[in-house]
Amino acid sequence: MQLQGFSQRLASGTQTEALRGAACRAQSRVLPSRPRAGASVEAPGHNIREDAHNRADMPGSDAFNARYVPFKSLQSGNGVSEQYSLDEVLYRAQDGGLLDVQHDMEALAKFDAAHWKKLFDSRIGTTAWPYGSGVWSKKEWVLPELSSDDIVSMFEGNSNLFWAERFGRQLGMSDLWVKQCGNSHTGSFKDLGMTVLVSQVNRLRKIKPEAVQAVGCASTGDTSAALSAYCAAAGIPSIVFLPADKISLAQLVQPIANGALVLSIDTDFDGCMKLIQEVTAASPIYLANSMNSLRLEGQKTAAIEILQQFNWQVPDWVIIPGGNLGNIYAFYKGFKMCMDLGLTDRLPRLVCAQAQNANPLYLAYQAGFDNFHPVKAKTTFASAIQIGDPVSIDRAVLALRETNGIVEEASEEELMDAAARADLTGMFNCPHTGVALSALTKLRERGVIAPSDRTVVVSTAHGLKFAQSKVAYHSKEIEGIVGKYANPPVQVKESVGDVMDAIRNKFSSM
Ligand SMILES: Cc1ncc(COP(=O)(O)O)c(C=O)c1O
Ligand SMILES: N[C@@H](CCOP(=O)(O)O)C(=O)O
Repeated sequence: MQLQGFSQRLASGTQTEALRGAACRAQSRVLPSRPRAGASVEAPGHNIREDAHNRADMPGSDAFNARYVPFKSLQSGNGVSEQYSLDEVLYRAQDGGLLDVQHDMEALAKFDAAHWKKLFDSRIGTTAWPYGSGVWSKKEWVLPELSSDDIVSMFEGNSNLFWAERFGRQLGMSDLWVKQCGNSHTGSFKDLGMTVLVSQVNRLRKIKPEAVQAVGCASTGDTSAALSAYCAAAGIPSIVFLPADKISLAQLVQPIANGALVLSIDTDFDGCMKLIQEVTAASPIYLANSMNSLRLEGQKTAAIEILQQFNWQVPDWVIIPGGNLGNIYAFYKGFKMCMDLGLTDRLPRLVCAQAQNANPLYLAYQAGFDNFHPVKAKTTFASAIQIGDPVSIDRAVLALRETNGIVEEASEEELMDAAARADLTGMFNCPHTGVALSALTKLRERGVIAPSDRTVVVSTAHGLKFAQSKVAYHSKEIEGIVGKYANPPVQVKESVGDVMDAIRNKFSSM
């Protein structure tokens, strides 16, 4: 079992760790002591939280508010039938449907677009608590009523959006961009949602200590990493349900290191998701998956950030890999909010990219979204999206309908090739980004995306989390995959002649 293999590895590393421990202890004698996690950072004459209060640059938090409403009421446009305070512990509406966080748009609209742009721009690069975070720099649009003192943040967000000039040229494109959401604290976009959810939990534990004693999630590896890190930062117990042997080693070690209770369960992600819903319904364990609409409030800021990075110009296309399908809706929500508040004048077209081995949304799209049928997801290198029964299916369909969106799929060979091909232009893509890059390639080849269309590919995780599959690809060890872009290392003897031969073989002109 993966976990057993892992503990053996941990055991064999013990001696080295002991030596490192001694070195750290020696170092700690000379370094100044650090503040406790969760405590305010106090140096003589400086308190970052007080500082934040003093620098408050908006009307009091009571000027804006948000609440839970049934997601269905947004779809139907018939008005809101139920509403709940965000201080309630609940994840579904009375009829069992999903919830959504609805903001008081009238209150927000009292400030014009120029005001919001200026405010958000003024917070870029600041260390003022909590606005140095890309999520909390949009606090009024995220959780306006939460006290800054309750926020648990590692200044996530503000991720790089770069011009993929060389890869774009290879596809005949002049305006291709990659949003690096995986360049984040725990190596995926999940940090954006988790800072919001864990911050609200931090508040709930103060006002309702009995109701929230721990936080739990089902995960394919990234949600669990983010949950355990943010909980550890706040001193909140976390529990993660992982499908046994279905996540990468790098992902597995994250919640272990952050002190979560890690349950390796003999099922797939969909099985874990069912279990966590039952467990959280019957215990004071708070649900941290994106079924909980608080998560999406953080994730939507990546869309707002893209617009801000383009000086509020709307791209033509945004391509997002999809699994449990919360993120595609979060992006839609961010883009829609900017349009509704007059910061932009249109929505981009969204593309959801799925692995062919876990493609329920693609199949539903092919059938005109008339019927949705869950599938049994098969093994895929894009293991974080190996999901057959996505919780946010209705949210994804709305996002795609409203943006004239498209769903595309990628086979195992296509996704690994697309990631490797783009890596050769300087990226280091995870397989999920490979799915999105493959979708891009296909849409470009079919002429759906035009040469000059401004297109953003959302990279959702750091490639280093998936080193195992990338090594296998470059070693040409994957059955059924040729490895068109493989670049295996060359074994050479310790001899100048052999080294020079290897160089000449590669660069024949030298
Ligand atoms: C790396 C990565 N990419 C994409 C996704 C898909 O996001 P969503 O589940 O919100 O569709 C996930 C998680 O599911 C993920 O971990
Ligand atoms: N890829 C996810 C799957 C769960 O998604 P969530 O956004 O609903 O928590 C993971 O990393 O666990």
